Amino acid sequence: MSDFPTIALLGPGAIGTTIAAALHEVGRAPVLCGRTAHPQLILRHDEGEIVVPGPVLSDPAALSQRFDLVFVAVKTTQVADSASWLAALCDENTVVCALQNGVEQKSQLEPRVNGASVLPSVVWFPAQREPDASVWLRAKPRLTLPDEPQAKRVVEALSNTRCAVELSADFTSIAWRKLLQNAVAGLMVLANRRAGMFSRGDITALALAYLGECLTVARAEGAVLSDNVAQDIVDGFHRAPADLGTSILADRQANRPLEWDIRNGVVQRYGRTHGIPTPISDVVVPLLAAGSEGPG
Ligand SMILES: NC(=O)C1=CN([C@@H]2O[C@H](COP(=O)(O)OP(=O)(O)OC[C@H]3O[C@@H](n4cnc5c(N)ncnc54)[C@H](OP(=O)(O)O)[C@@H]3O)[C@@H](O)[C@H]2O)C=CC1
Ligand SMILES: CC(C)(CO)C(=O)C(=O)O
Repeated sequence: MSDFPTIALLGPGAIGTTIAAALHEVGRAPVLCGRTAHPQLILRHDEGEIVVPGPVLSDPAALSQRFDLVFVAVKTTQVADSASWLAALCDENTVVCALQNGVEQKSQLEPRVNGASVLPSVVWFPAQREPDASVWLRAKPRLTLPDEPQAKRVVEALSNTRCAVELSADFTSIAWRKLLQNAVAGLMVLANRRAGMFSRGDITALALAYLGECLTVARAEGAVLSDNVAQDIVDGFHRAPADLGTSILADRQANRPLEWDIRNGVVQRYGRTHGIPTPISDVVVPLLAAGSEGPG
């Protein structure tokens, strides 16, 4: 294998476009695979824009090779529909880097990737898809990966790009820290409001109570997180621009299926496994599920 692996990217939406643009800027453009045959990808950032030339392939039959590294940036709700792509892109030598929220990427992807190694990641940056399909990058791109041998391929691929990559020896704790942030962001869907809503005292109190519940479950799952984490997350929402959304709110507002199960349902499910009461999840989760799937 040459220094840089052959790279494909599945799901050129908000996060996928950001990673594709970071790779394209340094001459390592990935093969783009998606649902819609966009002619190009456009990333807008603070200093300008990056245009990643297409094509975005929309038929897995067009592929004639497997790849060393596959970034997966479809929503977790879209993994089942992406099965033929995953089968065409991966073999046992592939590293699949999941650019997805949640703590269950490995178990969701592993059955579909022909024996490839699945590497979860924590995606820290917000990116927003605009109505013209361009993407607005709203912070510096940054990923955390578990410190395991397969991560080397991702570190090399993203070296000297605008996307920083950190390795963590305690990925479980980092992933649950991010999950807590995502779980509480789900309240934005129920209020149909962006981050500014956390400046309300009643929402701050609800968020802290919900985060306390999530933290108990996270610790039961092995995450080592301090008592301050709930306040730190709420402080982060207080500091955020009032118009900052979250990907699950964007999906709700576009009437698309929601990642409610991997962001919120997971706390309730794991709470049940450990015998931990989850009274706030028991209200939040059915409302998000019904918002996603109806009926009505
Ligand atoms: N956006 C954000 O700020 C953040 C998102 N995340 C997580 O990253 C993951 C990706 O989110 P995000 O980038 O926002 O998602 P988007 O909805 O913006 O992008 C999903 C992409 O996948 C494509 N796609 C959908 N179905 C298929 C399919 N069957 N085959 C091939 N391609 C398909 C979509 O195509 P089409 O163009 O047709 O819609 C789109 O390009 C999620 O797990 C999310 O929770 C994590 C941190 C921040
Ligand atoms: C914006 C961010 C990073 C935190 O809520 C996110 O994970 C999302 O939008 O899904």
